[in-house]
Amino acid sequence: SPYRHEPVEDWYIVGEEIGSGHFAVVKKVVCKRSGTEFAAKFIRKKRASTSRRGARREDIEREISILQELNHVNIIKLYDIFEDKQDVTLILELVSGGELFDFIAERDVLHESEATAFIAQVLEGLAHMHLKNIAHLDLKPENILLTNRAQAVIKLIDFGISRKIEDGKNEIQMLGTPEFVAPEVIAYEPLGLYTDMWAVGVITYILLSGCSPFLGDNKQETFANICAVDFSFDDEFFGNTSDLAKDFIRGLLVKHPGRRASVTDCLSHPWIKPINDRQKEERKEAKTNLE
Ligand SMILES: Nc1cc2c(nn1)-c1ccccc1CC2
Repeated sequence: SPYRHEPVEDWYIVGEEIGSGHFAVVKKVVCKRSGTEFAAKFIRKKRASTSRRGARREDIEREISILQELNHVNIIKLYDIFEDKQDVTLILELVSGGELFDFIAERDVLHESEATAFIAQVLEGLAHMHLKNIAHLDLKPENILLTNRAQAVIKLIDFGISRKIEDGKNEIQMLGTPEFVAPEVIAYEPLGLYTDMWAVGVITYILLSGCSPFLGDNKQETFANICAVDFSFDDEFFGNTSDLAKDFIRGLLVKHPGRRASVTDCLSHPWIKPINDRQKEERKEAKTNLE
């Protein structure tokens, strides 16, 4: 295979674990030659075809080819690939600002102007992917990292179940995290770029309120809430949220994929791109009320 067969340890000093993914563990590493820090994602290979452990070769190669096709400031970069008997190791751009998820947890909720700044960056990264007909399919706060707390550039990570979308071909078995999956995933109907847009609606709802729109006491309840598109903007959490923000979310939490807002629709939505001072004022008001 075209991947480097020398040991990762010949070229990198392997440090602490900073995360994990599908059959993978991610560690901070330092390049011995340049001193530059990276993230090394050690993906365990499936040994026997019957084994349930480890990632299948075609899944590893899909994640790699997708990462190699993407080149955008809001998407994690892939620099190198190593392979040995048990792992394929991706040398990735290191981001050390933690997960957007933790950022919300610490802050409880974000002011709308901060939320739009984050969501706009998620949309820019998605726009780059969707232009190439690539869907992430596992968008959730844990897969949105911050470079650092200061300028807070976001990076989308974990393309482990990401797919090229060819028309009507993409039915994949239930994947992703229940809280964020779209109705078509639960119904085993074709997935598409629109499946990511549902997740953007759920993520925005959580960013603004700290609560999850469809989360039930168990998976079944969550799925029922999703299929019924049963959510509301409870005044207790959304009393200070602008109508523009609610309109943005309502355009995404739409059951029919064809009627759901696209990434282009979102980037030109007034909540993301206010077209006049009135709309800017509307967002600001929401911000001041929250203080
Ligand atoms: N499943 C995961 C999980 C992670 C990452 N990638 N995939 C990652 C990539 C670059 C920098 C930092 C991380 C942290 C966790």
